[in-house]
Amino acid sequence: MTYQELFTQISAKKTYLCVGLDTDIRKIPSHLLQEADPVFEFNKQIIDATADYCVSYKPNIAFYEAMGAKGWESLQKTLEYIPATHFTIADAKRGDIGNTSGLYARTFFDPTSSGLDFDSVTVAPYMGSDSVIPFLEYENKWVILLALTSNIGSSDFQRLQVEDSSLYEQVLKISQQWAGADRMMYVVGATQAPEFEKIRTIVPDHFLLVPGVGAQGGDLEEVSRFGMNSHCGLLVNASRSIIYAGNGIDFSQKARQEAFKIQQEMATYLDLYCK
Ligand SMILES: O=C(O)c1cc(=O)[nH]c(=O)n1[C@@H]1O[C@H](COP(=O)(O)O)[C@@H](O)[C@H]1O
Repeated sequence: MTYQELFTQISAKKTYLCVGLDTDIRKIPSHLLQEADPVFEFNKQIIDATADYCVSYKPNIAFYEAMGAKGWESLQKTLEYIPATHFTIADAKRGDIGNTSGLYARTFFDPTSSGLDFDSVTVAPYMGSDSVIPFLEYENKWVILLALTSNIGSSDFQRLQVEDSSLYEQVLKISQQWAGADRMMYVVGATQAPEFEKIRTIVPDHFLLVPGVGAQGGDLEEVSRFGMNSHCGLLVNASRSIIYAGNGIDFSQKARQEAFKIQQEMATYLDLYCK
């Protein structure tokens, strides 16, 4: 999916919500456990219930890897079920020496090899340019580079001062030599709202993947006010607060209500701040 196609979806549906498919077999409603593939059945019903109100889905790969071969099968079926109109993110936080990154890229971007055909993958910048560039060798695929994450430990390294700015700012500046806003996004946690204005001076055009609203307490209004650009430029992720909004037979209805609530809020912010 291209930058423009993503913005077109956002404008048409008035939402920049990304639903996180962080599906933990130990947390899904018990009536699904009798299904042949409970994780896929759960995801399928969540996707059916929320697709109208979001533009993206982000399965976090840990939740599937934890189940071994069965988990990969559920992941592949889930990815195939997501409508082509929705931007897909493999939240894998990969990155290694170039040769090995090439294999990670093949995993998520080459369906003839792995069966998976994601639009994008999250990548850690710590190992530098040759660990990231192999992901960019796949046409029309995106790298979503970790910049300033939502967790408490983000200040351990990401905020360390390097010359005249913090390490995460250096990541934003240097990585722009590897790809532009048409192929690269950055992760900035919703819990980091005071930093968004500064971040926008460094990367005015890029999309930011913003996790941390809902269960982690980030503020959607603040993120939108300081983070939005003229092409929206935001994909805001919520996982647990949507997919586990209910835990009974009606869990997907509850997820739909939660996604709808966020979409309504987002429609207001698009009118106010997408300028
Ligand atoms: O890359 C991510 O998506 C990510 C980066 C970050 O800084 N913080 C963060 O929470 N995430 C992911 O975003 C999702 C957040 O889930 P919830 O807190 O349940 O909404 C999880 O899959 C996290 O692994």
